[in-house]
Amino acid sequence: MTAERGLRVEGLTKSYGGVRAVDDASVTFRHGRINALIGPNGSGKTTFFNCVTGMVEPDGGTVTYHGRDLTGWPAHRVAYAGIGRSFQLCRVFPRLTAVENLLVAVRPGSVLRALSPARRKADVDRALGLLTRVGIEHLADVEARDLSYGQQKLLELAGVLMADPETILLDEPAGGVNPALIDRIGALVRELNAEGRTFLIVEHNMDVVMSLSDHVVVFDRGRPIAEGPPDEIRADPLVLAAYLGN
Ligand SMILES: Nc1ncnc2c1ncn2[C@@H]1O[C@H](COP(=O)(O)OP(=O)(O)OP(=O)(O)O)[C@@H](O)[C@H]1O
Repeated sequence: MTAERGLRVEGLTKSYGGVRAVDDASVTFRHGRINALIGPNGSGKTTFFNCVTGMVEPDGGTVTYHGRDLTGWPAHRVAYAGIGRSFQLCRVFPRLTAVENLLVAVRPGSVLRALSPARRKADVDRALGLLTRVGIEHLADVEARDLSYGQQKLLELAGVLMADPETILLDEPAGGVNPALIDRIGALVRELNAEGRTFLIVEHNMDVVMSLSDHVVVFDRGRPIAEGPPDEIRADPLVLAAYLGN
């Protein structure tokens, strides 16, 4: 792996009023691996994700992907560059069926076209294939609002996969999900990673982080304070101090 491969963030900064949500953060993620981003509440993880994926414009710093500068790009361009993401509070269209949600996901901003009778069979086949992959194909015609929260998270993940991203950012994939579905999501992440997709996962469930990730980056007060393999991170005094609020 060269320094140019994958996602690299240099000196990223984003303030809200007097709060430096992300403060001069520089991180290089392990391309091809499962990376975790952890840290206490309010340490800037979601803001960092939002800056990387074009949901929020950073005040300073750069975001590069395979050496290409994506800083300040709108979200759809970041997605076209091969970076997909899910949200902390799962985002699906509640009144669309599971399969319709995926058809919309493949054509952002084009709900009518995605739902028209002329929609391409290939998209439908792909959507059904992905629902099968995440294990909810039997719910294809059920409206998203009638799915459990964990099933909605699986649907959201299938939606991310519709765009075939090379790198996937997941914001709290295990949050609010029952243990059986956490296991399924973990297994899916491993499978997708084995197929060559890079993951960057924000997660508070330490069992999930420690069992799933190859590389852990720890945020505190808007910037990384430690990074390394899970076993090292677990024993790092700086990390323990951050979590204990020292
Ligand atoms: N839109 C916003 N407006 C004002 N302040 C914000 C906004 N978004 C985030 N912040 C503030 O920025 C800081 C970092 O928040 P952020 O949500 O990025 O942290 P986090 O590590 O993702 O937290 P959590 O683990 O609780 O999700 C917090 O102090 C938060 O209150």
